Amino acid sequence: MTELDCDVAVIGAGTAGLAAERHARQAGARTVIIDPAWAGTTCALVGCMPSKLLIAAGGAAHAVSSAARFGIEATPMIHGEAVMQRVQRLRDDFVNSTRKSFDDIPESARIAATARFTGPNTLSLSDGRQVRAKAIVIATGAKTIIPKGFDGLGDRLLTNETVFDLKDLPASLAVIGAGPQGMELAQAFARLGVRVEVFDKGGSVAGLQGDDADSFVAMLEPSIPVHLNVDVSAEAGDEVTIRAGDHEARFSHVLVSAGRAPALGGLDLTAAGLEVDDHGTPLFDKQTMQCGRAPIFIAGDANHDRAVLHEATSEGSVAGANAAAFPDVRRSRRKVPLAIAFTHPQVAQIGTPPEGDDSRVAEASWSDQGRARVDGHAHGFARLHSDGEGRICAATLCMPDAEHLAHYFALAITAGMTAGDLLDQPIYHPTLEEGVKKALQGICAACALKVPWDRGTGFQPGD
Ligand SMILES: Cc1cc2nc3c(=O)[nH]c(=O)nc-3n(C[C@H](O)[C@H](O)[C@H](O)COP(=O)(O)OP(=O)(O)OC[C@H]3O[C@@H](n4cnc5c(N)ncnc54)[C@H](O)[C@@H]3O)c2cc1C
Ligand SMILES: NC(=O)c1ccc[n+]([C@@H]2O[C@H](COP(=O)([O-])OP(=O)(O)OC[C@H]3O[C@@H](n4cnc5c(N)ncnc54)[C@H](O)[C@@H]3O)[C@@H](O)[C@H]2O)c1
Repeated sequence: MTELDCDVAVIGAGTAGLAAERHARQAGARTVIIDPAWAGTTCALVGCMPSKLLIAAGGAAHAVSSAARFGIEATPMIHGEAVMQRVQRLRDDFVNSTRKSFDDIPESARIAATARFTGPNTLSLSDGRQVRAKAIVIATGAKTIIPKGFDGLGDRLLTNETVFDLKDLPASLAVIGAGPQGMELAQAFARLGVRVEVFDKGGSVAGLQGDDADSFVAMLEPSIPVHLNVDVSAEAGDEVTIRAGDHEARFSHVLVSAGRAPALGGLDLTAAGLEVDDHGTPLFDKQTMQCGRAPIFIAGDANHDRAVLHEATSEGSVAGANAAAFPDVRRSRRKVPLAIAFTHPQVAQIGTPPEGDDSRVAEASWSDQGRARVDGHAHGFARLHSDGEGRICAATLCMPDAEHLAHYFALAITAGMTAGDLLDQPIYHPTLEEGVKKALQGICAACALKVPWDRGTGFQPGD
């Protein structure tokens, strides 16, 4: 039985695992990184990038079909096969770039196998070898959840792992799950002329709840019916019949976007001696990525904390550096939480609202905002949360191009800026950013915080 001896073993060569291995190696550790597929990261292959490519195609079609409001009559001719070919061609380019990063890893450190714990410092590989490591990083990502009743739909069932490989657009699509994935893809396909309906057993849409969710749905094209709080069932036939309460409709395909669960099955966490939560995910320290006091670290979607790409990279870096330094682990300062759904309007959530009486809230709307009207998408809202001194703590944005303001607020929160500090910064005219001034002034008023004396307090026409 061959035994490999190393300082740090990383399980999973996705975004988090590659960052962990790189950071451990740069810290001088002898590393191995284990993955059965070496196919490319989830982001490039079946996640962020192909979904954004499809959204870009949907956006192009929508720009044509909605041009009449500018006095331009046009009907898009959508060639489904060409749309999917572009998605696949650029997706493959992105995958090839991630695969090039594999070449930076010494060949002897790259292992094609699955790994299973046999102890806190030992792994058994599917190729029969054993690994002994001073520390181990779990970076196995997450797996798409297929709810009961949807697993027997054969090739009519689509997930993020299959939908981007379609040769042509589906004739019609039921989307199960109204989270960011479901809403991004539902809108992209609808804009490309596919008949789409969305079904969710809960009431949240693209991460928004209650009235915010209702407002968001009202801003979507009426061609995307969203059925919330419904029990959904599917029956396969020539097509798939979807039943949700009294509603029944038939679709050529069903896209399941019902969440992703950490891919921890088969790792034998019991053998590693790890304490786990009710879902079987190891308990870990969010600043060190260490699981309890074990020589084991967990990063990326595998820990089910912040399942977005930039966090997989950061967590992987911390886990790798700390694994190399174990037992001298260092605490990292977590970034401000930031999540963006690339729907139209975009939805962004930044920071954490303060709890208790200290919290102040103010809102702004883009329904009558100058630049939003110019561009023909006058809708959207922002809600800002501050502490009692007007320091911005959190923001919810549901507006055109929210991704830009989302980064502005992430920076403001990190820097501890108040609404007054932000009003002291230049905001160009006419931009969508001007729309947020109302909420900043609202926070100033709610905190008795003075707007700087030498800055305007009114609004220009079109602000
Ligand atoms: C459709 C979709 C769209 C998304 N869009 C965005 C977006 O726009 N922006 C954003 O920030 N995030 C987005 N995300 C989330 C983002 O893709 C993930 O957060 C990120 O890719 C997670 O990286 P990871 O390294 O944790 O996992 P992965 O990249 O999945 O890597 C895990 C690796 O572990 C390997 N592995 C699993 N089990 C074992 C085992 N037992 N032994 C060895 N290896 C194993 C797998 O083969 C895989 O290579 C999206 C996700 C999806 C699904
Ligand atoms: N822009 C982005 O950053 C982006 C985009 C897509 C996906 N992602 C990531 O990918 C992962 C998966 O996204 P997601 O939207 O699938 O996950 P999610 O967990 O956010 O949403 C899943 C939705 O499916 C619903 N659901 C679950 N079971 C159901 C059932 N049986 N019937 C009907 N509805 C059901 C849930 O109520 C929930 O609203 C997440 O981690 C997310 O962060 C991120």
